[in-house]
Amino acid sequence: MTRKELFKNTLRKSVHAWKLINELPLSDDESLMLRHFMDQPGFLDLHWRMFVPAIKGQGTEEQKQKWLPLANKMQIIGCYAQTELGHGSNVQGLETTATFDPQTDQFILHSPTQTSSKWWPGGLGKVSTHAVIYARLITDGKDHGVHGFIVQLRNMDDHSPLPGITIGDIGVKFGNGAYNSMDNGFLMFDKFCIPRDQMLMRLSKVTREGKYVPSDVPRQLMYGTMVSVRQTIVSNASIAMARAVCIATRYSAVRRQFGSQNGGIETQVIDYKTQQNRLFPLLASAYAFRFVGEWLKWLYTDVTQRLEASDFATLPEAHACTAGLKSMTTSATSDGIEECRKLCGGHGYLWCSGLPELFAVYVPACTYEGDNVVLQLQVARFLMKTVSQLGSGKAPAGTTAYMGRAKHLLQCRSSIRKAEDWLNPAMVLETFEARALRMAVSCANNLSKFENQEQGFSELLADLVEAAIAHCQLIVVSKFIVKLEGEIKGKGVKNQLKNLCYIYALHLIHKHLGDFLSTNSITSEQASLANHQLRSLYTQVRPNAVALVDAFDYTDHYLGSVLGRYDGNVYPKLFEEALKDPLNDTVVPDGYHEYIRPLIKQHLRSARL
Ligand SMILES: CCCCCCCC/C=C\CCCCCCCCC/C=C/C(=O)SCCNC(=O)CCNC(=O)[C@H](O)C(C)(C)COP(=O)(O)OP(=O)(O)OC[C@H]1O[C@@H](n2cnc3c(N)ncnc32)[C@H](O)[C@@H]1OP(=O)(O)O
Ligand SMILES: Cc1cc2nc3c(=O)[nH]c(=O)nc-3n(C[C@H](O)[C@H](O)[C@H](O)COP(=O)(O)OP(=O)(O)OC[C@H]3O[C@@H](n4cnc5c(N)ncnc54)[C@H](O)[C@@H]3O)c2cc1C
Repeated sequence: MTRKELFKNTLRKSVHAWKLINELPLSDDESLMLRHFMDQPGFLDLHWRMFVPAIKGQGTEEQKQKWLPLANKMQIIGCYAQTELGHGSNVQGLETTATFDPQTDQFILHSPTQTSSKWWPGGLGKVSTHAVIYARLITDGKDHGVHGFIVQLRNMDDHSPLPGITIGDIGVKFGNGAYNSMDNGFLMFDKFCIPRDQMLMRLSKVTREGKYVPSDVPRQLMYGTMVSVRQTIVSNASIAMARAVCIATRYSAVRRQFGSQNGGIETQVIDYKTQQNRLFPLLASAYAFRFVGEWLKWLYTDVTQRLEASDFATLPEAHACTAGLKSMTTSATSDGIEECRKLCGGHGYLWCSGLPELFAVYVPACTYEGDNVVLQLQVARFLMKTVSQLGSGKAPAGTTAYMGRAKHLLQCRSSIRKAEDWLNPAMVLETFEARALRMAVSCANNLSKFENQEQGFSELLADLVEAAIAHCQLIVVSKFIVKLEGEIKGKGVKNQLKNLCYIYALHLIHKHLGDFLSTNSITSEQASLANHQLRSLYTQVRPNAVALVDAFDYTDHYLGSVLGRYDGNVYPKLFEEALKDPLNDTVVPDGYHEYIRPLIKQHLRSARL
């Protein structure tokens, strides 16, 4: 499809989905499922995942009563317009202004520079009638920082932009299809007025007289919508990883290369240890991310209930966990999808393998809802704060509880003696805890050598990100182990999940061996025992690998991959797909008479001479 066709088709699908949700009707969970099967980014994502939650989280009761019924019936369509041309990560650096005018009781929204243009918001370019806009609030000449406002963008009769608003699509993005179904947009305000009651005032307020009343709760609650989406992105990472792994695993069982001495049957590529060493950790990651996603959902629900009761104690941890796990899982999944493409050899590069589009549509997850490095630095700040408070009497809790055992973890030596010890959950956990704590403490020690903490933080950014990743990996491993300790129906299933859990943990040890050795969390002998155990786990997973991806229960239609077909009938179907290509509509291609024939004839003529 052309961009225009793709966009229109996505509108068609979205509206059909909305109709089904209402007519059947579907529950929230079922609607989410429908979104997955629709399988295309579109304006509904931003309306339901960001616009509505922003009003719910930051609006007053009156604002919710006014706007939510309209939004819930989709009589208005909204998006989340925060990022600008000049600033995305640095939210405090946004330039759009919202100046209160006490004469008219309105805010005047203005884009003072080109870099202040809103740039990127999904659904903004062509669809949304409304947006939650983030702008600097100015009253009486004083800048109070960034706040949210509900703004109507387009005329409700003919969809034209309201006077004072310039709006459009930012253009084609990475890949063919992929995220191009979405109208990511730009927007400029030219002294555009909105009534005062359209500032989202649950946190801070502006009175009729123009007095600014600051929030009596943490101002970071304004970032709540991002926290909520980051949490869902972790579960989505598992879905995308599982999809790529399903394709690569099934195809690896079909594909044969080498291994036959005398014309006999060749080796299935899945039997090569190199293939297993690249594939099975990704299979394990798909499961690991699902379990940590379930746990994160619980954590998010818990913090939401606490916030409603004005208990803000766990907000920093919820922020660190959502930010860090969003970052870690999306980076691993993007890399994993690309690895799956390579695991499928040349055919993985074909569009009909399903992998190129999956990669193209997935990879911006490393950037949206917070650049992955910027988010790990938030985790690092949280860790540095936690380390600095050790010994102050305030015991670290939740995912940093292990830091409370700093004395032991800083000096303990791993008691792994034989390969099977690497299947001991306590020993594995302690290894990850020691590595994470030692990396964090080493950063904190290095930071303390700087007179200026911020300057030290800047200097140590790369080390801090590594310490943050180590902490996030510990969370994923520990939640996988907790899952195994819970009730799992069927001994066989439990055994398979156990194998995957230890593959996940041991492959991380192998991948980040430098960290584990340099922090003395393990010795090189213990590292080689881990490798030995890993190989043995691969052998145990091998007979069940296809069943473990069949368990994701993805239909062929959803997978959209010739290589990942359930029936394994890959080669005839590759031919079928090739023959569908428009280039094969004619035997002699368009352009033959114009370019190829004259070229060949010229050679023939010169040959005769
Ligand atoms: C064919 C295949 C198809 C596949 C289909 C897959 C199917 C998928 C199905 C469904 C998918 C649905 C997907 C969901 C929709 C996704 C749509 C994505 C659309 C994208 C939207 C966006 O990108 S919106 C814009 C997002 N922008 C950002 O994330 C900006 C990042 N920056 C920030 O968050 C902040 O600026 C930053 C945190 C970096 C710094 O903030 P700042 O105020 O400057 O703070 P700082 O001084 O550093 O810290 C102050 C203090 O506050 C703490 N803090 C910061 N943030 C938070 C927070 N959120 N909550 C709580 N506390 C916070 C911070 O830690 C500091 O604490 P202290 O150190 O002072 O204690
Ligand atoms: C597909 C897609 C959809 C989007 N949808 C929306 C939307 O609906 N609404 C919306 O408001 N926004 C949206 N965005 C914007 C998105 O949120 C931002 O692009 C994102 O937050 C990253 O910000 P940035 O582009 O400013 O990156 P930058 O911050 O400019 O990042 C550039 C580089 O600088 C590095 N960097 C930046 N700051 C630091 C630092 N402090 N320390 C170390 N390194 C740093 C980053 O790691 C990165 O490598 C979308 C983006 C994409 C790609």
